[in-house]
Amino acid sequence: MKLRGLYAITDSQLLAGKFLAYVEAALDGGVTLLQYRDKSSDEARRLREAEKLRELCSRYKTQLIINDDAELAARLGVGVHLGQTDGPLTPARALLGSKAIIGSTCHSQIELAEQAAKEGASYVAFGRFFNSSTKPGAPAATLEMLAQARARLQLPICVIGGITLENAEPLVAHGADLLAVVHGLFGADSTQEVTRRARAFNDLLKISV
Ligand SMILES: Cc1ncc(COP(=O)(O)OP(=O)(O)O)c(N)n1
Ligand SMILES: Cc1nc(C(=O)O)sc1CCOP(=O)(O)O
Ligand SMILES: [Mg+2]
Repeated sequence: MKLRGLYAITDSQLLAGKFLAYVEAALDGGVTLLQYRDKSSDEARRLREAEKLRELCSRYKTQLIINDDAELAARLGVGVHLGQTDGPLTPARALLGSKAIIGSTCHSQIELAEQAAKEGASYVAFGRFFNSSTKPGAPAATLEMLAQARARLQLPICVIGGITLENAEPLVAHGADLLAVVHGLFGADSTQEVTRRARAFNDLLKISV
């Protein structure tokens, strides 16, 4: 399966009190990958929430990805996203198996992406492309770099950082396959608006759900 579409990422603060309702609303609008991103060290809560997401994702035929934690991903039998300081890809691939989806943060460096491809990544992520209130300190990436990456890489390319319905189109035009979004999807006033945004992101990628 070619990885292409909306990549919804959860945020524990933004989704406090409406976590499952908003995630389900996004899944209803169409989500290719859902990342569980929780930077806390509350392992029991992380396991509980990730299990609930796995159940929801299985109902909507969406792939669940765990941020940072290959051990938790292995325990649940789902994919993982690893940043440059989250541990090496090769042992994660050995742990999760050949079919698991494994993503790698490459900031704005195509060389990191080529290395990740050699080590078995399923997709590479570049960003941040716009100002992000979720991760303000992330290093910046450009459309020029994205176009070069598209020309050099065979792997699906994910883009992240401050993406909204208003600014996403040039990213798709420059070769992005996966639009990874927190605030531009979940920073909505209602579940109906989350679903509408998810559908609109899919429309940008010309994906019918
Ligand atoms: C799809 C996607 N791309 C990039 C990141 C960032 O990963 P990382 O640099 O490890 O930062 P944290 O998210 O762990 O704070 C991501 N999570 N997902
Ligand atoms: C988790 C993350 N990683 C980034 C990177 O550039 O590596 S930007 C980011 C935050 C994405 O959230 P939002 O869509 O709200 O900006
Ligand atoms: Mg990380």
